[in-house]
Parts: sequence; C-alpha cells; structure tokens
Amino acid sequence: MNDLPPILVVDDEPRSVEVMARVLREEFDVHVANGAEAALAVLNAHWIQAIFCDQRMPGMTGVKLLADVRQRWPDIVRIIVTGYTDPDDMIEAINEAGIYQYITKPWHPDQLLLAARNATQLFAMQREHDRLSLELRLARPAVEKRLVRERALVRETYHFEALVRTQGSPLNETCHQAAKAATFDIPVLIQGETGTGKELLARAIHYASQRASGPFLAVNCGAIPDTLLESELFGHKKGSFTGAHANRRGLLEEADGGTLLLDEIGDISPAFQVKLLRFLQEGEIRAVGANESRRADVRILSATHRDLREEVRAGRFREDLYFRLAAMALTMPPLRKRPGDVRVLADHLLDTLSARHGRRVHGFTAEAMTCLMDYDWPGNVRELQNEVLRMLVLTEGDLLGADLLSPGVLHRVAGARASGHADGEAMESPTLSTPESGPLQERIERIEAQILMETIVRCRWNKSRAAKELGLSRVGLRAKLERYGIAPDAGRETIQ
Ligand SMILES: Nc1ncnc2c1ncn2[C@@H]1O[C@H](COP(=O)(O)OP(=O)(O)OP(=O)(O)O)[C@@H](O)[C@H]1O
Repeated sequence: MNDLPPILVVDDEPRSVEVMARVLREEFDVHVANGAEAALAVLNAHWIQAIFCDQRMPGMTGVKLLADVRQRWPDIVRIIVTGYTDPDDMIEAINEAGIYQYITKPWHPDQLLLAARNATQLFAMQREHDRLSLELRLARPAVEKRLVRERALVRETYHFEALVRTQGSPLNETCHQAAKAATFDIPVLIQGETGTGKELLARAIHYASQRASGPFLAVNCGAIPDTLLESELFGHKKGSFTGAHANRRGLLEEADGGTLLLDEIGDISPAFQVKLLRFLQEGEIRAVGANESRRADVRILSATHRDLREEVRAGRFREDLYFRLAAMALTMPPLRKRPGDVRVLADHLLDTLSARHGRRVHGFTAEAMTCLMDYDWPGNVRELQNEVLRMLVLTEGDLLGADLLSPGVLHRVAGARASGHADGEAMESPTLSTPESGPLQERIERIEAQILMETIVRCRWNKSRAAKELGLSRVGLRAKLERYGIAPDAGRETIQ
C-alpha cells in the first residue's frame, strides 16, 4: 500500500507487461494482469484509477474488456496500447469502450508516463467534480431555505414600520396614505427633500402591494443623460449605438410583475418626458434600435425633491405626464418639521450602525442629544445617519458626546442659539422638545439637560450669567453640568 495513484497494466504477453510496469512504477502504484480474466480479478480486488490495455489478446479483446470496465467502473480512465493502427479499430474502440487515449507500439517511456499522468489527473478531476456536484445537491435545500429567509427579511425590512417615527410625527399621515395606496395598483408620486426617506417609502409601498413577490427596481433619472436613460429603461439592440455590444433588456422589462421607482423624475428632459408618457399611455416598450414592441406589467412609483406641480406651472414638466405619474401624490416631511423624531431616529440609527460595525455603544450624552435635536438637518435622515456614523467612528468611550459632532453641526447649533434663532429659515425647530417616552424621572432629567444646554450656550458659556438666569448658584450649576456630561469649556473651544 502506498500513496501513488493505482493503475493497471494488462497484456497477454508477460514480458510486455513487465516492461511497461517497470517504466510506470516510479510514479504509480502499478498492478499487472496477463489477460482479461486476470484484469477483472484485479479490478474486483483493488481501487484503480487508470487502465492500460493491449488491444489484441486471446479470448476477450482489449476493446471488449474496456467496454466491460466502462459499464462496471465508468470512472476508471481507459487507454489502449496497440501495435496496429487501423482507423476502423480505433473508431470502434472509441465508440464502444470510451477510450481516453490510444498509444501505439513501440512506445517511448516518456510517452507512457505522460499518458499515465494525464489519465490519473483526469480521474482526480472527475472525482472532484462528482464531489462538488454532490455537495451542491445536498446544499440546495439549505440555499433555498436561506433565500426564503432572506426574502422574508427584505419584507420585514421594508415595511411602513421601518420608517422610524414618533406617535405625533407628521410622517404618520404620509405612511397612512401610502399604506392605503399600496393596495391599489396605481402610480404614486413621492415628493420631499433629499434624504427624507422617499426611497424607503417606495419600497414599503412595493412590499405591501400584491406585487411584493415581484422585483423592486429603482433608477435615478437625474444622474443619467437622455440617451443612456432611454437604453437603461427600454433596453437596446446590439449595434444600435456605439458601445451597444449585445442586446440588453431595459429596467421596465426586468421589473415585469413588480415595481420600478423612477427617482428624481423632476429632472428628466422634455424630450424624455414624451417617451415616458408614451410608455405610460400604451404600456409598451420598444428597445433602442428595435422594430417591435413588447408589453410590460410594471407599477411605476416616482420620486422627486422638486415641487412637481410648480414645475408644471412653470412649464418645465408636462401636465399630462404629471397626472399619469401622480394618481396619488405623497409628501415626505423634512426632519426639521418633525423635531420629535430626531431622538428616536438617532437612537435607532445608533443601534443599527453599532450592530453593523460591531461596536458596543450605549447612547448619546444629554448634551450631544440636545445638539442633535437643535440642529435643522438640511440633509434630513441621511445627514443624521452620517453624523451618527461619524460619532461612532470617532468615539473611544461607550457614550457619544457632543465633542464628536462635526464642526458644521456644532457651529450652526451654537450660531442659532446665540442669535435666538434670528435666522428662522435655518432653525425652525424649537429649542426644547418634550421627550416622548420613558419613566417620568428620566424624561424630567432629559428636559433639565436641554434647559441647561440651551441656557449655557445662549449665555455664551458664561456660568455666572447662566446660573443667575436659572436661579442656581455657580457651584450648583457646575454640579448639574457635570452630571449631564455638559462640558462648557471643551464645548466652547469646539463651538466657537
Ligand atoms: N424614517 C426613517 N427611519 C429610518 N431610516 C430612514 C428614515 N428615513 C430615511 N431613512 C434612511 O435614510 C437614508 C436616506 O433615505 P432615502 O434614500 O429613502 O431618502 P430619499 O428621500 O430617497 O433621498 P434622495 O432624495 O437623496 O434619493 C436611507 O439610509 C434610509 O434608510
């Protein structure tokens, strides 16, 4: 028993067998047999990878033997060794016995060794292939189960409750209307500033609709020039323009049976508005360069940061297209119009981001939360998400403090507080917001922290003035500031 690949050499001439075996023994575990019967006995007793067989043997010929081997041990690689090179014999051998190679006598030792190496490699590759196929077959139910789980997770992720908000949030009304629209197969237009969650709402509509098991696709119409947008939506034929190397299906066809979100619809050119209108009227898609049209069953949702009615009034957007897209129009309120949502959103985003990045962080200091709530969030939830991520990246402790906020946020908060919100446009949110949930003591403490923060910033970190205003001693004020983690001196440096 050795580790060399086992092969069998068969010939009715003992001397031929011995000469071949001598050459091959250096690299292979060589078994020998004089004649077909002896060969079958070896094959029954040993695990063999390749067989070298003389063609002309008394009794059973080499081809007959190899045809039998093919039936009983199909993975053994079969090679014929012969002194005759009749093409008909060769063809018969290949057809009948599935011969891998034909070696003619007199052979060269290198030729024999090379054939044996190739044959045993082929055997190993076949084995590996069989093993992988089996693994795949066994794994398929698990893969299918995982797909079902993932699909369920997607549905769980994109539902209306995934839009985090408080009970009194104006976003509730939008979600309420969207949930109603979801069950009607109608086009819905979602308007709102950037980062307010328009795409999240569109996904929630799709997964709450009868099309939930179909695809949800989205395209940003604002980012693509007309010609590319046409090919992206409608597809193209090979050669219809430079770079069209192959036929390509458009998103409208890919989304068949599902939903397509046309994001930034307010940015499409007048020429493209006409093309889109034609599709919405006729439900037919014609790929760029194609002669024939196809039908696609797609629900169209669209979104824009513009006021599309205003665009219609200004003559920049076709009114007929507007009505095709907006069977129902929804508006996402900006974050500054729902300051009560900032706390729950910040906590939610921190939970999600810290889990995703494997960081254990307990929350925000009162001072940091007050700043987050006092900022006006022109980039809405996306900006808040980025800010929380930044704080998470920078922190070394398990509480996120105000010192981790980006200078832009701190500057605007401090500026607005110092000017008593003179620039009302920038800071519409009230300075104080009532915590919506939690035990009474905790809520009182959060309000106390907000009052302290608001006063100390307005007094430009002058503790005597702030203490006087709040009816506290300087020592009492300092104790409270320390308790809530409000560090006026550190904050002052950052803020100014
Ligand atoms: N209410 C919310 N609750 C939780 N996450 C939200 C909420 N609103 C928005 N987000 C998150 O904020 C990010 C921006 O949301 P989304 O892309 O849906 O905004 P958008 O209005 O479509 O932005 P844009 O106009 O720039 O395309 C996403 O990561 C989204 O998951």
